[in-house]
Amino acid sequence: MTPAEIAPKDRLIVALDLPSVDAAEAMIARLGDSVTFYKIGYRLAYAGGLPLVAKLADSGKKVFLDLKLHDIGNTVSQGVESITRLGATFLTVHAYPQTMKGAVEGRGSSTLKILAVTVLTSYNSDDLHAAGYRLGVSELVEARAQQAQVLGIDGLVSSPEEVGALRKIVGHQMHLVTPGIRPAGSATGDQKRIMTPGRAISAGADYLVVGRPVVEASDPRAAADAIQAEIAQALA
Ligand SMILES: O=c1ccn([C@@H]2O[C@H](COP(=O)(O)O)[C@@H](O)[C@H]2O)c(=O)[nH]1
Repeated sequence: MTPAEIAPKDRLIVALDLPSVDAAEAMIARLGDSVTFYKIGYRLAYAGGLPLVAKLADSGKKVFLDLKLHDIGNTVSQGVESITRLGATFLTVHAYPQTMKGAVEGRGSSTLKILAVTVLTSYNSDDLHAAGYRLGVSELVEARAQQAQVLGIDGLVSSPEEVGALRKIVGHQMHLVTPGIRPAGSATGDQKRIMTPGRAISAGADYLVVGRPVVEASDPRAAADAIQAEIAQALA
């Protein structure tokens, strides 16, 4: 699917960062037809949430499994091969060459799309240097995007700040998926590279990942509807 073919409503991915399957199912019910795409990450996956992947897929929703795998290539490959049977649309791995190569091997010809996490959106260049990296955020994101493209990765996770530069590198062949989304006035939390939904779409992001601004809102459905409206306006 090219970016132009993605339905506006499918561009919002709500992160189900909730403590239990019951809490996640209650949130899904509250959000109803406002949300078509959900992300399952550490919190829910380690609280018994993996069976929810098939359940959501069977109900017509899409699932982004955000497990951010990183291990020796053989282990990543075998893990991804198991994950191909769960019914997810997207799976994340960290953008290290051996990891990405293993993930592409494990994905094989299945419909699962592998997204490489370039640099976490809670990091700035000082954080990278403190972790021992020589490159700053934009240089590392771009270097990893080039490696991901060569290795056959399907998409990239970055902040919306890097999307313009990434498009020039990967064109429209890869999905650009952006967390670090904050509607105007919402709390930043631990995110450091952020943008509003409308600005992220205008910058060229294909998908926006939003967690706390929706699931911790007093009215999650109203929060999701407001983001959907901002996305639609930016695309109009
Ligand atoms: O670079 C990354 C990669 C993944 N995430 C995940 O996205 C959501 C964002 O949640 P918010 O509450 O909207 O901050 C969360 O599940 C992260 O694990 C990311 O933020 N940055």
